[in-house]
Amino acid sequence: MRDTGQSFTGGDARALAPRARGRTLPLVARHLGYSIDGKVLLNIPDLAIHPGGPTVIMGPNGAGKSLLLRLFHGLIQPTQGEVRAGGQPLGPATRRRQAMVFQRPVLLRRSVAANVRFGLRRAGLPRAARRDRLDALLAEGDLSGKAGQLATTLSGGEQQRLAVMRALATAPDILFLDEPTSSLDPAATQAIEDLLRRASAQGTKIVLVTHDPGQVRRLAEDVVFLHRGQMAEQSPVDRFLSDARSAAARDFLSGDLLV
Ligand SMILES: Nc1ncnc2c1ncn2[C@@H]1O[C@H](COP(=O)(O)OP(=O)(O)OP(=O)(O)O)[C@@H](O)[C@H]1O
Repeated sequence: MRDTGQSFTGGDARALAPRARGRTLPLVARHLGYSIDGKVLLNIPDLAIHPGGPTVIMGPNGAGKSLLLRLFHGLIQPTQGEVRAGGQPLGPATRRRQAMVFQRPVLLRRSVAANVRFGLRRAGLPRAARRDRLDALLAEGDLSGKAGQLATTLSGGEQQRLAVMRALATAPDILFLDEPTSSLDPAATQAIEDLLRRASAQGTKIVLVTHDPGQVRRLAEDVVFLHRGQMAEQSPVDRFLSDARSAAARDFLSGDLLV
């Protein structure tokens, strides 16, 4: 599935208080299924995403990675089972604590600063605090010098940095990213990975879809491997890379064509 939008849901100012962070974890899928016209596209009996370092979701094309992210973020509803966030059913309150960045960012046709300001407003930050936070986010995204530039005239790498900063403006518990660097060069990829590492260190749970084993090595704490709509395994990254349990993951990592 190819996505072109960006979703990010803000909370109120109280929801940004540090003690409130992380309440929507773990994210748990129980008997989670998604079917269309009787065809089962995703079937995940049991999966938990815990607080901690980045979780990477891998698997061949069509494995169900985007569907899983969309179900986790409540963009589509399961046809079977449920997602629970911090023990609660996924709903408006828990979704407000999540943000999502897609492969190709769609930004407001307004300035770079206006895009981040939009995120800050959605987060419910008081006006006085917004200015400082805006400056900090622009600096962190290395976009201070482009604050007044029309966002849609940024390079692809700059647009994706802006999309990430706009999502992080809401201080989400969880940031989902669906192949955020697949059309970026190594330098732009590194810039995004640096932002994600920092966000992770500051307490945002990163859940990222990638096809790139190098990105798994650089970023992941644990890996969920999907194949044909099923979860083949969930493993700590070291074990996944050196001794994957599933034949599907081993074939994928060894470069064999998985069909
Ligand atoms: N709305 C839909 N109608 C019919 N089939 C769908 C729909 N959405 C997804 N699918 C199918 O579900 C399967 C999983 O799709 P999904 O986009 O989650 O795969 P993916 O693992 O993200 O793949 P890729 O790496 O190519 O992006 C695919 O076979 C896709 O064609």
